[in-house]
Amino acid sequence: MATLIFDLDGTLIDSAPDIHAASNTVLVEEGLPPMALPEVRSFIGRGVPHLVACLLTAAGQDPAGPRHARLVARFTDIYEDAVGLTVPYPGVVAALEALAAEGHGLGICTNKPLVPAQAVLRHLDLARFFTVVTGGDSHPLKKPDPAPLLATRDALGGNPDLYIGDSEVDAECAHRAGLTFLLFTEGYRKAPVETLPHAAAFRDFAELPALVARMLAPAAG
Ligand SMILES: O=C(O)COP(=O)(O)O
Ligand SMILES: [Mg+2]
Repeated sequence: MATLIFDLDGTLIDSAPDIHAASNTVLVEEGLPPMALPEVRSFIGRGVPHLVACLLTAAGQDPAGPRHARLVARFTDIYEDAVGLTVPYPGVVAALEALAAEGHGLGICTNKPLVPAQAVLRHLDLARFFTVVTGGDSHPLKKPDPAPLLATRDALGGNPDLYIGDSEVDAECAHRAGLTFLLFTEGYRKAPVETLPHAAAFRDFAELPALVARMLAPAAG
């Protein structure tokens, strides 16, 4: 049995519309102008404090000023129910069903805080697949520090292990943790695919079960 750990935002789920809506709620409440979806999407991947700092910078405000803590608190409050605009990427449910049926241990390591991560997994009926879910606030350090990914791997206990994610942060994290990285190319990545360290890339979750089997074949042999 292998251990397969997934990133969440931009990998299993397209959550940018909910994150965009929550961002605009907090901006407008502060008297700041709302932002377009692609701009907010480009801020996703390093957790809520980073996202809020990016929102403030883009709005011409001090990202380290007193507004930051207030907006993080308000965003976090809204985030816990921000599930209605989020959908799994096509083929995700079938791929998870196939991988679970093969007996692999499945986990999540995301920079999204744990409560909204669990809420959206429940809302989309995805929670049933995962034995371990590590959020961006589950450990003192967030990805790309390898600690949360290694803790997720240790909690799952399988071997060999793969990390599957969509971003620069995930690629760096897997590299630093020494896990084989599979890149989903259709998420929130900003850099070109070839600049990210990865063992393999895929653009459709229908490809993932066969790709995982190929990646595990040498180790199994
Ligand atoms: O919340 C974020 O900033 C990103 O979350 P992710 O780690 O699931 O991509
Ligand atoms: Mg991601």
